[in-house]
Amino acid sequence: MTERTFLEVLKGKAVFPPPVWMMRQAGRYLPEYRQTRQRAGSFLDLCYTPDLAVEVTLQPIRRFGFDAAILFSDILVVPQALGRDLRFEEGVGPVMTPLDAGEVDRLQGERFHERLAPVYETVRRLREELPEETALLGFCGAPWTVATYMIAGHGTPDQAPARLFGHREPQAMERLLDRLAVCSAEYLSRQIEAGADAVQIFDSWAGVLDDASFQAWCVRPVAEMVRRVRARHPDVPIIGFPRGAGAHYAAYRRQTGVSALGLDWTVPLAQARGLQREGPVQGNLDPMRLVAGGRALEEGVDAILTALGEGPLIFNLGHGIAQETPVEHVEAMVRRVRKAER
Ligand SMILES: Cc1c2[nH]c(c1CCC(=O)O)Cc1[nH]c(c(CCC(=O)O)c1C)Cc1[nH]c(c(CCC(=O)O)c1C)Cc1[nH]c(c(C)c1CCC(=O)O)C2
Repeated sequence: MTERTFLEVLKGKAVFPPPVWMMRQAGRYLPEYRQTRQRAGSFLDLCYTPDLAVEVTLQPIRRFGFDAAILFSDILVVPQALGRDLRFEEGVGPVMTPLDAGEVDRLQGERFHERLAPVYETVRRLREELPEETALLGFCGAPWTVATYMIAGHGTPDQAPARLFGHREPQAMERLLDRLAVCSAEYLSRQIEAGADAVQIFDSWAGVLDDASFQAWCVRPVAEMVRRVRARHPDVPIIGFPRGAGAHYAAYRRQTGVSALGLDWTVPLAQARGLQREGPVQGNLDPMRLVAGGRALEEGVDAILTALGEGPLIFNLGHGIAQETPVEHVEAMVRRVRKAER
């Protein structure tokens, strides 16, 4: 193999069976992750200790031989590097002090890269330790998704606090998203310079916005990020994952310029096929089919391979793997994708 298959597909080549990896592939469904996580103490200590972050990134590669490894970190290290407080509470998730409009212009940026240095170190070591054929994927959150946590101070089901903030304080929202776009593009560029082969932008809350807000808060800042990363690294593929974007998916690719589209599991396969005519797609198995296993899993895998196997496809879940997923079901999924025939 000359170039890593995963990268060839992101550049537009159709490969069958398709390369495969899973969002959140390092995580609590793996006993060895839970063990390392305990050793680290807190989740953030795990993210900021290169030895341990490298270890948990490699765990799913050793077990399942995925075609891509994704850097182990979190999207919220970016606001933390801008001086916002962050902790992860057991059973709750991320907790931050809610940002008010007056604080947007007082985000600190002087120590941004210094604070993120352990992440860059993790990427560097990963590229050294990974098998030659395994691609290394860097990532960050999209400005809108990161902003929803900064504004609410925690996860919320429909991001009402951030939507309200944006409608009441449109200028503060625009400045916040611009700032995050610039810093996040910088952050991705540094990951690439440390050894990431491709990057993914997670816009997990793209699906809660009206038409105008989707344009202003999702598309515009991500387009700016893509422009900035491309200016420095024209050949590095960028995957956009605007979860829940539905009817906006096609416009999202064209207007942001991302190289590949990550599809959530609600995207109809006929629509996915149409999107694939314009470039590579990634997805989109319902993570609950993977929890269920058996027929539900087999039918889900086969439907995706049948509908999308002909074009450039990266096989993935439609969102992160659930904690309760049996490891044997992941093995079964990988086996089924790898032995598929057309
Ligand atoms: C919204 C978001 C976050 N983080 C992320 C997103 C976007 C993708 C998505 O929608 O899932 C992205 C993320 N988070 C994590 C990764 C690592 C790489 C990977 O394996 O994909 C990635 C890519 C590790 C993590 N990030 C988190 C864990 C679990 C922490 C633990 O071990 O206790 C992991 C492995 C914690 C986290 N981090 C975040 C939340 C809401 C939570 C709590 C929910 C949960 O506990 O599952 C913020």
